Amino acid sequence: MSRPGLFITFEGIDGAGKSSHIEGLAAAFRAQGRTVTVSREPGGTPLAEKLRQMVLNDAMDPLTESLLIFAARRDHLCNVIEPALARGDVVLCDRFTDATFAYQGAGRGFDLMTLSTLERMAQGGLVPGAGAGTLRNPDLTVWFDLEPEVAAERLAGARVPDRFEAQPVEFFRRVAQGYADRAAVEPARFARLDAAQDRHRVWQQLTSVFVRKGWLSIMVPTPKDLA
Ligand SMILES: Nc1ncnc2c1ncn2[C@@H]1O[C@H](COP(=O)(O)OP(=O)(O)OP(=O)(O)O)[C@@H](O)[C@H]1O
Ligand SMILES: Cc1cn([C@H]2C[C@H](O)[C@@H](COP(=O)(O)O)O2)c(=O)[nH]c1=O
Repeated sequence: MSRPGLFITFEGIDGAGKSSHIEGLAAAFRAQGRTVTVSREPGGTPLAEKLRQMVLNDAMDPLTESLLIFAARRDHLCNVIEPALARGDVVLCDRFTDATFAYQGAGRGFDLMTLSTLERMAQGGLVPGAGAGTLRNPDLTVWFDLEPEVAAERLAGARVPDRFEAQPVEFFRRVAQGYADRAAVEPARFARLDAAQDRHRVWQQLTSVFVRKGWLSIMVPTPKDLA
């Protein structure tokens, strides 16, 4: 009997530490016999990665940005996420729709009702056996919560900033609040981590979430590249 797929997303402002932990968690699931698909948004397919480059680098208005992000998401869902879940994979995705509400909604001030309409269009009609009104949403969202000032220090000089990373700290304060708003509406779907802790303690927080859920059977030692 194959196990049902698990759709897990990582969220948080730029520099919160998501990318530092996603492969370690994938290894922990694989060590327990699960097949894992790791992906990211915007991106995850050849088409979505092309759209990612436009979103991250080309000037555009918030509606254009939102439409491209949801177009990328639809392609990613149809060609990567849904097939992986149907196989019973654990899907670990670095960002998903919560980022859209946080960045385009809270950060840019774009209309949340329009984002909800786009969310229904992009994520509807995909869940096997469920009606068109059922949206594909994560089973769990791990929110790496970090003060924007700390994130900015971590990213200072790290790389040439893209359109989002170049935003002022005040933008990321709005984005962080956007995540908090999403978590407040769906507390059962969110697991908040204190991302200001050192890497080892963030890893312990992360794995304990999955052990408490019974999705990982044991606490997992800190990966060597994190220690
Ligand atoms: N707990 C931590 N303490 C201190 N520095 C950290 C911690 N976690 C990650 N970092 C460092 O912060 C920077 C950003 O980390 P990472 O790329 O994992 O963040 P991210 O959330 O994926 O960012 P982005 O969304 O911009 O890709 C990296 O230089 C990383 O080494
Ligand atoms: C999914 C999604 C992402 N973004 C922004 C957030 C980040 O600044 C970039 C992605 O870069 P990362 O280094 O891979 O985190 O895109 C967004 O504004 N809206 C979204 O829906």
